[in-house]
Amino acid sequence: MPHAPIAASAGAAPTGAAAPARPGPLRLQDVCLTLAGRPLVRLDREIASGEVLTVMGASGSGKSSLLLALAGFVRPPFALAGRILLGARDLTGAPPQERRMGLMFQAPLLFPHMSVGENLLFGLTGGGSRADRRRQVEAALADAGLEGFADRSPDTLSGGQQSRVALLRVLLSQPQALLLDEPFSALDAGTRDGIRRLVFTAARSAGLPVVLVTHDPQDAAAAGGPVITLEG
Ligand SMILES: Nc1ncnc2c1ncn2[C@@H]1O[C@H](COP(=O)(O)OP(=O)(O)OP(=O)(O)O)[C@@H](O)[C@H]1O
Repeated sequence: MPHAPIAASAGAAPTGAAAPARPGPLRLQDVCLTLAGRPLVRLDREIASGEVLTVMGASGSGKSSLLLALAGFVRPPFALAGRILLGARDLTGAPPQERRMGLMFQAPLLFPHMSVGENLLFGLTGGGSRADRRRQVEAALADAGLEGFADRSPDTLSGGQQSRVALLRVLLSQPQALLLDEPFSALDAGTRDGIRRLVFTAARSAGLPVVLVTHDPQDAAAAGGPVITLEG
């Protein structure tokens, strides 16, 4: 099987599967997230394919709640009004599993009882034989500088290595958009630069619209896209 570089993994089809359509823009039309009936976040904008919208703002201003709402997790006392469109699909009211949005958090959240390879196989969508899927996982690991890590337990990896595995798992699930909640903040400065590059290059290459929540102005600068600040 051809080697699918990490930067293209999100758009790469697994062996035997039809190539997925490239994602369209993420359009947030008159979105209003309320908390106990009071407006918390208002947003009306379009995030183009490959563009990163950086969301900043004080603690408690609603950044994480906004991401969760976009991913389809809205529970009382929160409510969401407005429309969410991703490419040609209207996701308003769709359950999380139908949205095809890849989520990354500060903690990599790998399954501790599975090997690195099994974590990635879990994320891998599409068909193919077990051997093909295994080869795809190994190719993705090699692209991320983690050749030979498939049989390792996640708790034997450094924080940066775990983040790279978490990113691979998200990309192998062929998301149509990325929602990133402070994904770099637990990393040391050197590792952070590398993972940032990996994430933004992968998103650009696959044409994914990205919403990035961060407190770090350097993340916003590296993302290179528009920045909004929530008032809370
Ligand atoms: N389950 C909940 N029930 C009630 N209020 C909540 C709940 N979860 C969060 N909140 C409140 O919603 C508001 C927004 O919280 P959120 O976590 O989205 O802020 P944030 O901007 O991401 O903060 P931080 O930068 O500290 O992570 C806060 O006032 C918080 O206390």
